[in-house]
Amino acid sequence: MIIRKLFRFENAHVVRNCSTRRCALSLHGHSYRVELLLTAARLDNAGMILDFGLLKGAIKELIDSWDHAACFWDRDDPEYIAFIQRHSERWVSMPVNPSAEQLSRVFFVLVDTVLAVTKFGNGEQGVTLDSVIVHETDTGYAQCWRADAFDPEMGGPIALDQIVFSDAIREEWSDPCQWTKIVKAVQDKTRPFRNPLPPQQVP
Ligand SMILES: Nc1nc2c(c(=O)[nH]1)N=C([C@H](O)[C@H](O)COP(=O)(O)OP(=O)(O)OP(=O)(O)O)CN2
Repeated sequence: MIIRKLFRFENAHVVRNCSTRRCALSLHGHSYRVELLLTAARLDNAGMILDFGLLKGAIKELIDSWDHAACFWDRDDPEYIAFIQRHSERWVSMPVNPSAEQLSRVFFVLVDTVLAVTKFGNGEQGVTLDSVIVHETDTGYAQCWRADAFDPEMGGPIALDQIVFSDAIREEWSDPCQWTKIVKAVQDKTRPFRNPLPPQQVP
């Protein structure tokens, strides 16, 4: 079975090397919609794969980092990067070009990582990220599966510590150090993040 949760944000970018001139050479924005598709073969104590509400903590906060922000490829022209950092306090630096395809890979890695360091407390079993869909416009989207996300041949690997959030973005998180803590938990192979337990259990 699959569940789907939708997130939205407004973001600006330039996608280098693409054939569409407007896209490659002009800073422009999109109203993105991101769909997370999660799968499991068993349901939790509430008859759910995973409570939708549990996706509104660190995962929502991290995806929302792209909202009203500019994102750029860390290999873009240093002058352009410096310009963005000077004129937009919200920016995200990524190790890949910000196409819909690469954004879907970035969100896959990011969400998969948060799930990997989270302890579930309501009988959730084998909750797995199936795929991530990034709608760049009403008419165009990219869908990323696990094999795409972790394939370095898809335009380069996505190392967690190469996704960099500006200070202004981190200051808006409930814990400004959350991404550093998540990256460390992955390195230490620990699961320090615990989902809140349900308020009551019917036997
Ligand atoms: N495969 C991809 N192709 C394009 C991407 C992309 O991320 N992946 N991105 C762009 C641009 O960002 C562009 O702004 C979006 O292109 P397009 O869909 O052509 O946008 P329109 O608003 O013109 O779409 P219509 O609905 O057809 O009017 C380019 N290509």
